[in-house]
Amino acid sequence: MSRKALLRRELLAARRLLTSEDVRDAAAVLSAVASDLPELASARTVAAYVSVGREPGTHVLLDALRARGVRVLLPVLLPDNDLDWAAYEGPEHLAPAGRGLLEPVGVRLGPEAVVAADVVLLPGLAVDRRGMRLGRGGGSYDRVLARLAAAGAHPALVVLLYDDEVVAQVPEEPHDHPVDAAVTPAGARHFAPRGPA
Ligand SMILES: Nc1nc2c(c(=O)[nH]1)N(C=O)[C@@H](CNc1ccc(C(=O)N[C@@H](CCC(=O)O)C(=O)O)cc1)CN2
Ligand SMILES: Nc1ncnc2c1ncn2[C@@H]1O[C@H](COP(=O)(O)OP(=O)(O)OP(=O)(O)O)[C@@H](O)[C@H]1O
Repeated sequence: MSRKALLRRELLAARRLLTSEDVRDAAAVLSAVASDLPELASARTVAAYVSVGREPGTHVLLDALRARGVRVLLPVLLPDNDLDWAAYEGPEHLAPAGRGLLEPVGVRLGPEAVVAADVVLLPGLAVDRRGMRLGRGGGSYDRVLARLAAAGAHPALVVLLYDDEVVAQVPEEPHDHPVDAAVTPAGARHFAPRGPA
């Protein structure tokens, strides 16, 4: 098993130990911490995701952003693991989809829609002190980050995690792009921008 796969398995096992109360409490704090991020305060379009299971909860945050008039885009998983996007129009416009996901039922805007985002909130399992992120392994967000780079778009990239998921080092591959910040219940942490290679 690869180092990424091993670390993923460990982190998912730790999440399985969280109670629904742990998840609910963390989600409320996460929403408050995220809402204080300057990047989000000035954002007009935010690409986010709908948390499921023991993932750091986004529902409170999605509703807070929408209530402020922010345009929130949500991912729709395509058969090849790429992501399409649709606007968040409230919890009643989400429906169960494959892989235990909840997805928006509205008009699909196409995979390129994400380049309009001022902030992208990413799911993940861990991030290290350089901002390298470990995802679920589908490569969906790797493709989003590659698409943003190709379009010359530079939204703030923010991963939502639990406190102990900020780790010393995440195994890195050439296709990985670092994120700018991590939000955990303990607070927000910004990573240093990369210098020249
Ligand atoms: N909430 C959420 N939405 C998201 C992602 C995510 O990580 N979290 N994604 C990030 O890329 C994309 C979907 N990618 C996914 C890739 C793999 C699995 C997965 O392995 N699911 C398990 C069952 C779910 C579980 O209990 O963990 C499976 O199919 O066996 C799910 C989503 C887009 N939407
Ligand atoms: N730009 C890309 N286009 C297509 N596939 C890609 C791209 N970048 C990475 N991949 C592929 O996606 C797979 C998963 O990569 P990796 O293990 O780094 O996922 P991850 O970053 O943990 O997950 P995610 O991006 O879904 O959050 C790999 O097989 C990788 O080759």
